[in-house]
Amino acid sequence: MASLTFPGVLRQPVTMQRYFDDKPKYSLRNDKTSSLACQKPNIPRNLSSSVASPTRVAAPSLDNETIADRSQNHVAWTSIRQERWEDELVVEGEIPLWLNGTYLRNGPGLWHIEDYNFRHLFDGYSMLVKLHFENGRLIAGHRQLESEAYKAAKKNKRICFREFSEVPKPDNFLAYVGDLASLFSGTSLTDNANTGVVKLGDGRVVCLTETQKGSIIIDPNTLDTLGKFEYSDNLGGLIHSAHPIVTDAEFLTLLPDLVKPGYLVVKMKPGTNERKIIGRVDCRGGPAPGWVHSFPVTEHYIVVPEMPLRYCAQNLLRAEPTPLYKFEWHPESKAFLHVMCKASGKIVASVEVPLFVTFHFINAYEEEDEDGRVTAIIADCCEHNADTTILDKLRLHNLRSFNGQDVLPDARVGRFIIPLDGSPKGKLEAALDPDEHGRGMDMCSINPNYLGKKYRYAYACGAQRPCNFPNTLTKLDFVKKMAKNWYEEGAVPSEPFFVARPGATEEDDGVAISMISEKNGGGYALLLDGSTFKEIARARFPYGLPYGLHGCWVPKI
Ligand SMILES: CC(=O)/C=C/C=C(C)/C=C/C1=C(C)CCCC1(C)C
Ligand SMILES: CC(/C=C/C=O)=C\C=C\C=O
Ligand SMILES: [Fe+2]
Repeated sequence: MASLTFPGVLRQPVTMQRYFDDKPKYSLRNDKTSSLACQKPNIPRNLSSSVASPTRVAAPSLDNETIADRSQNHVAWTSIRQERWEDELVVEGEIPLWLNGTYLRNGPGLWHIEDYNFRHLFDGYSMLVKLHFENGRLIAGHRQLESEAYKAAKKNKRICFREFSEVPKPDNFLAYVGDLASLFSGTSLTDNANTGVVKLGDGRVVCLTETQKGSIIIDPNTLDTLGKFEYSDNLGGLIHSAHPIVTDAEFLTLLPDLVKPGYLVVKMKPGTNERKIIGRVDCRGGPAPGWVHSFPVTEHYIVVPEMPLRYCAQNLLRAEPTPLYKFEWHPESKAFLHVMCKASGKIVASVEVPLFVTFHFINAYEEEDEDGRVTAIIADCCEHNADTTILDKLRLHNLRSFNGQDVLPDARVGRFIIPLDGSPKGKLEAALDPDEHGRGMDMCSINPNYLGKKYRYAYACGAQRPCNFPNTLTKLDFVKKMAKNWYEEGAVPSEPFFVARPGATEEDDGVAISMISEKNGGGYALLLDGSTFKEIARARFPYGLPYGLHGCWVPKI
């Protein structure tokens, strides 16, 4: 591949060769001096011979797993080999000339330290991927996020902080922080911001996870870690929703209160680090608040979900993961949705709803009668049929041992209808027949111009069965109640992220960006037309990408 430069994009020509030659952070073979990589690289056969070396290796020996499992490892669940890389990609097809800016994607890219293997997808150390589009060309790169948790693990060759499922051995933590009491305090929580990345209204780009300390500012061009995003208020608490609602005007999020079960609803203005309280919701059931990975908003309201999958104080402190990790399923505590007025902080509705399990809300809007009065709130989510087993399916062992059996639990677009007339109960139904998307449903995006408004389309991952993980890209049409699906055998696609064409008047006028990890170890960036959902361009990476979670769009100004 030629050495290419984008004037104004990169400070100097950066070729793949140069990165490999100058910055070999970890050796490329089974080298004992390498702190992260431990196994012989598995080189995809179709890689160009000019590529100096692969940037990944198959994960090292896997806990509780057999050699047979290991031979089936998909690159999606295999740690990235090298800390950083960047180059221009050759594009097949055409990138629309209006698509100028950078798509950033965050996700867990490294699931082992030395010969210790993490157990859950969500444990991996954050790795950022960028796709920089400019005048039909594409520069790609990846970089490990330099969180405290990652740096400490690298230095000490072991986990030093509490991750989603992993807990450091007391002596690991003591060696690092040096105080037994803090192993059981917030100090021991990870800052491994591996879930998402958002662009604030003031231009700062922040990586996030569910711990508040895991809010880390990055440079969207170089992917450099710039430092912690410190909240300057005194709201306290340790955790928050991994998915704030971020617009140019504000940042809204939920802070679960584990002491007096409830949620603080807060907002932060661009240019500040200070969250201000909009209001508070007290839980109606259960010993603790429900997990709030995400929540939806309408133009005037914030919907606070109270899921019966609740945080569990004892599980937070356990040394070994439980089947539901830091959570507990409390069907007897029931499920509720609370609706808070954004302007006043008042609760305008609080309804019991059927039991549900969701990571991701898709969108919400206000339903009006003929006179323009708001009669109900509609809130859509990727709903796992009130079945918590999806959390276990995301264990790396399960992801890595696909043997052709159809083991992905069914999911659907769950549509909540929340009446605003004081009725005590809300409804939950499927927004379309789940067979339209193969009964797999997660990792969704919408046209951001329709956030909180009546909308017609969503983009997500669905399923072509048999599978053990969502393996299609799907465009959902809530008016026709139909889906258009993209599928390639053996592909593991990441969340299709919708970018609207500037000046567009149609909701689906734009592109959906995804990154595909392939069965043969390769990977590519994929652009689908937002309307026809047909491929318009793809650009192959010289290495296979680990699976990634959520992204954001940083437009070129
Ligand atoms: C990647 C993803 O979607 C979720 C990540 C969740 C994390 C890292 C959760 C971490 C937590 C702890 C380390 C202790 C406190 C509870 C909880 C927020 C689950
Ligand atoms: C990848 C995922 C669920 C897939 C289920 O079918 C959930 C990710 C959650 C974190 O962002
Ligand atoms: Fe998420």
